Amino acid sequence: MTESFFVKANNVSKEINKQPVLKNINLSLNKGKIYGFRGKNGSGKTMLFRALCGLIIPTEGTVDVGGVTLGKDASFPLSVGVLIEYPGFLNNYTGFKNLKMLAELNDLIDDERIRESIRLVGLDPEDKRKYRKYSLGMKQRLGLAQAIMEKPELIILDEPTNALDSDGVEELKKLLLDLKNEQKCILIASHDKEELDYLSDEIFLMENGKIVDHYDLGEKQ
Ligand SMILES: Nc1ncnc2c1ncn2[C@@H]1O[C@H](COP(=O)(O)OP(=O)(O)OP(=O)(O)O)[C@@H](O)[C@H]1O
Repeated sequence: MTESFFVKANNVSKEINKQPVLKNINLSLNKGKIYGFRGKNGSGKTMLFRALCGLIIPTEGTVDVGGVTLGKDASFPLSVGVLIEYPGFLNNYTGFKNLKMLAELNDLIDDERIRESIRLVGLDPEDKRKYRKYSLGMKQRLGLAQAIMEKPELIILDEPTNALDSDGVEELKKLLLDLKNEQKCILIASHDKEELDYLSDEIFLMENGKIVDHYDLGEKQ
């Protein structure tokens, strides 16, 4: 019998302008785990994340999330929260109002859940400051709040700590371990090896659009 995984990438390759950016990627990922992705600038981490959440369609191969093949059964995974670069928040709205507008798109999230998500990332839901007055770290925290507010099963975070101060990094680590215990499947790309090793159950090393190393960090808390 074949084991069933929550996320599967099957021989995924992607070419952009005839240049290969992903080469024959295979992944089998489970819920209740944190997967860390490392690699130099341009090694393909962001492209791989885009493919896993349906933002780009592979030139070859397939991505399955929760039993659904992206680009065939559905365009996007049914339940995914993504933080890739800075989300397109509106400058003249508060943090709450920005999330409220996004929440209204699918009608599943009430105001209390928005407030809870904002609190979970260490911001104040009653903060009346407009987004344009937010610091870089606050913007990153709001991006995280957006990624988790719908309680997605798959959480994909590209460099989630690069603008956070040390308190912010500690809070994020705790939040991610809590989400892991809630059986989420979490993928993180980071250049911080120590932080990634601390959080991750498994590490994938990328180079030149390929996964060149994969290791298990063993049982964690
Ligand atoms: N819009 C684009 N059009 C063409 N090529 C692109 C585009 N975006 C990225 N690439 C190329 O795809 C390759 C992989 O880039 P990617 O952004 O996935 O790397 P990364 O590992 O996330 O890097 P970083 O650590 O800098 O975030 C690079 O060679 C890059 O030049």
